Amino acid sequence: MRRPWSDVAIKECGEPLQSLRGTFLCLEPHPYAKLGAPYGDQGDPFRLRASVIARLVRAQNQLIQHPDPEVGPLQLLVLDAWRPVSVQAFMIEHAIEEECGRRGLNPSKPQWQTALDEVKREVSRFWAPPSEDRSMPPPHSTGAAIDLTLADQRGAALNMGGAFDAIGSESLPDHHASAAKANPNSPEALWHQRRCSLHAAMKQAGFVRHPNEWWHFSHGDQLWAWTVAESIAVYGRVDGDACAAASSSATRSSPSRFT
Ligand SMILES: C[C@@H](N)C(=O)N[C@H](C)C(=O)O
Ligand SMILES: [Zn+2]
Repeated sequence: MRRPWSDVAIKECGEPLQSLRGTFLCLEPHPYAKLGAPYGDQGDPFRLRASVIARLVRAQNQLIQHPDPEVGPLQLLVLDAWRPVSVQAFMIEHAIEEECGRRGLNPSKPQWQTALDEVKREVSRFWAPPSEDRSMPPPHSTGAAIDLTLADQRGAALNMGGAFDAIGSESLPDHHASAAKANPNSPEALWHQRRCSLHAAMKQAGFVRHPNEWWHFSHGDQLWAWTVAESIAVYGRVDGDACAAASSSATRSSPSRFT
């Protein structure tokens, strides 16, 4: 499905990818690498464009000033960042399989075709097409998009009222808004407040949120340009650097799954 932002022009600024490790808490093991997603020798997913990282630092600093009512001081927990197109394609197939399993469908049976089409449509609301066309790259392949959540000071992920990557209405950012309004002391109110805190911290740092996902933010890509009415995006698809990945692995003391 073509997105309204796919027509935004891209003028690549050439900024390099840099590591998030050491500055931000990153989910380990990486959720897609754990599934066997094909990163090959393209390098670590926990990387973003340099200026996008600088903005993320601003978001983290803002969060520190707004403790959670239940768990106190907060930090960002990065779930995924740069993602090659090969992994985008793999994860869409995985999401379709999982969703078929959840609905009790056997996708290989012809009588399930309509139900399978419905699953594919639903998955495509949450996963961008794995397009090889450089004029409409999947957002994470630009190094300008990030999936993240809130964690407490010990690094434990907070309950946000919906699992990361869930295919369903609980992923919509305002899913709990009406329940929160009806009962300000409910769990839904806390989950809604947490989603709002994450959004507020990211927004003041210059990020926009995906319309269907409470955890997905970006700066400088096509979705960002379309949302803030900029005429061009500054980040296009960037491929992992096999040479950089190989040379950095030579200086690491322990082996990495991404090299
Ligand atoms: C589903 C999620 N992890 C994600 O990254 N979605 C966005 C929209 C994408 O596929 O780029
Ligand atoms: Zn995302």
